[in-house]
Amino acid sequence: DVLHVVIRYLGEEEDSESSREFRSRALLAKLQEQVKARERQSVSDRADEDEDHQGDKEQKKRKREEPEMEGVQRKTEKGESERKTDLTDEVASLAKKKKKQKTLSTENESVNTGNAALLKKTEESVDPQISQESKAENGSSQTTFHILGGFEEKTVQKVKRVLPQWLAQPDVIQRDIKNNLIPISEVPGICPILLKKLQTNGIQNFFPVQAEVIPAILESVSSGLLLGPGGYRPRDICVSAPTGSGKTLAFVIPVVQALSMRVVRDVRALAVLPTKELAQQVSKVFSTYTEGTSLKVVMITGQKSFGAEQTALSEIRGGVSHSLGDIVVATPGRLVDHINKNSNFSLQHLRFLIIDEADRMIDGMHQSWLTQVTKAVYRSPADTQTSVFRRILPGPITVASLSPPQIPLQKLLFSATLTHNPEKLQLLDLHQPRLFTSTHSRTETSTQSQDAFNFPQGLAEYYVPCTLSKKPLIILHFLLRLKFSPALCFTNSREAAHRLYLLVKLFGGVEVAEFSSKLNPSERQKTLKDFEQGKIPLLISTDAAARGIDINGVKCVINYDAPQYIRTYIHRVGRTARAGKAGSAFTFLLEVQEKSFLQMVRDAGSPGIQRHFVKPEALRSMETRYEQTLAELGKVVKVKAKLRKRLLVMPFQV
Ligand SMILES: Nc1ncnc2c1ncn2[C@@H]1O[C@H](COP(=O)(O)OP(=O)(O)OP(=O)(O)O)[C@@H](O)[C@H]1O
Repeated sequence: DVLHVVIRYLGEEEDSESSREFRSRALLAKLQEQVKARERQSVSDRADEDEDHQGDKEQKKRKREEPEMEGVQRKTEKGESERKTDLTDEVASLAKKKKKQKTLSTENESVNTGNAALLKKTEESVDPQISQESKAENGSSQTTFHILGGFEEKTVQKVKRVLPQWLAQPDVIQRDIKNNLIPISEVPGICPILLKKLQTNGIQNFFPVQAEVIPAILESVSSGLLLGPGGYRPRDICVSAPTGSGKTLAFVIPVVQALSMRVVRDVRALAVLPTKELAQQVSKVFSTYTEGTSLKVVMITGQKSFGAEQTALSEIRGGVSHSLGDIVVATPGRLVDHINKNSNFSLQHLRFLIIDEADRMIDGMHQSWLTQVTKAVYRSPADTQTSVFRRILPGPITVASLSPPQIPLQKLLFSATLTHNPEKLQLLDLHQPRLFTSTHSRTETSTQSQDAFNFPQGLAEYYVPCTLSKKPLIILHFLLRLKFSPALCFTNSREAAHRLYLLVKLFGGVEVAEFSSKLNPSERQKTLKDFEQGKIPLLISTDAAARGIDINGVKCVINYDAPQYIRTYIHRVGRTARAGKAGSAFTFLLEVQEKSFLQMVRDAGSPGIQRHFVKPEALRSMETRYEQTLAELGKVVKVKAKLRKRLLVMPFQV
């Protein structure tokens, strides 16, 4: 194929062959003449440059010869700008050349003409500001400079936020679950064993997020685990879908399906979650769908001792360490411990890195867990020589970089509140990411910097105007009179949760439990189980239960303390109205909080938050009992404080 086409100019007329040849020769001769002339000129220029260094005397002389340059020269001496200096020098040297050329032979006429034209052009392109100043300094209106326009004031357009294409044009997921169910058999690529398991677990249809994301992940393993589509590294996948929309199955099903092809057991999937409870929840779903296969799931969250986790992760056979897990579900802290302290824990064969609650995991990036994982993934094995597959940190795609077979690492990110902030996402070092979202692309044109999210379709949001002293009474009114249960009530601190728990318990009439980091993991697990089974109608919790926790049948979420951040609000209220069901969320607001809170919720894309006013009369009948309870609570708190003080003092007395 032709790489270059050379078009030669042969003159105006092209008549005969001989005349064409004659003209070519003449042209060649002319060009040779011009080359010689240029050589002569450059020699004389160099000589002239040497002369230039001889002193001020010559410079003054030149200044006299070129009066029009004076203003320009002086301006540059003041150090105006580099551009001006360059142009001034260029003009000066051209003017000098012009002078020299007069002495050259007439053969160089064409060259001279060219340079003169260039000089004129350069003079014209000199900053008109300079020309005006030089005019002022000369005190004359006569000038050879041509003043160009283009300095009029223009209205400056406001710079709009421009998102990268993958963020601006995502694959859209339907928000309405109920009307967009897809029968599981209609989603291609899922093996019959998994289909059967889904049915056994009561899943006949996929939710929209699952119907979109499962085929996309399966497509990336269509050429096997060792190669991405077409031999390239597969694209990373980001999913932003409402709370309770079924994101867990959207990664569990394709990962289990993809790994079922593996021959040797190694850690090929790693799911990282922010809390023990969430890790446990995800680990349970993985275990359900790997049951009956040779795939093994191992959880490393610190719930067991480090040694016990080590034993669960690998064993030594024939002097060689063998992995006992295909899928590892971890919290970042324990994961980093194993990477650094457990020499038998290897991530060199990792194919999927699942980051659930991804926005929270980005915020927690200061732990540098991702950097540690990346290092462990691309750590060169001890037997580099014998290993068929080498793994090097991916860089630009070149023939050399593609020649050795590479196990690709694919990142799968999930969250209900995935940030659209490219700077934050940059921290994850994503490869040609593909975004699935049900969020409208309002952020593309919006002037506000806050991200907008989608809320579950079946969620009804309310705010309850109240005073500080009436808050506990309203909770009791909701539970005892309005029968809003099971209800999950959030406070902003452990202390507030504990105080409210004691108050409701002392008041009586409603079973209540608290959930916070004060409880140990097994107590927390039992509390959640009791709440889910309906044994406890009211659970008072800190934000420990705000994210990801899937408790079946929560009818109502109560924000006893209004959340400070929109993400916290979305995750808290998302504990109800899950899996396409209906639910309500009530937020107690003091008068001073109303304006800013409602604005924050509206800006986040809430379809509407309504006012739910509790009339003072409705609370009146409970007030006497409430006063007594408060007095009792005061005594209990005092006794507790004394006990705590004594416990603190005791060690020193001993
Ligand atoms: N296809 C389905 N059919 C019926 N139920 C489903 C289906 N997919 C998921 N579920 C159920 O929906 C509930 C919510 O799913 P899941 O916990 O995966 O939501 P999520 O999107 O991860 O929510 P969050 O953002 O709060 O973590 C779970 O109880 C799950 O069992």
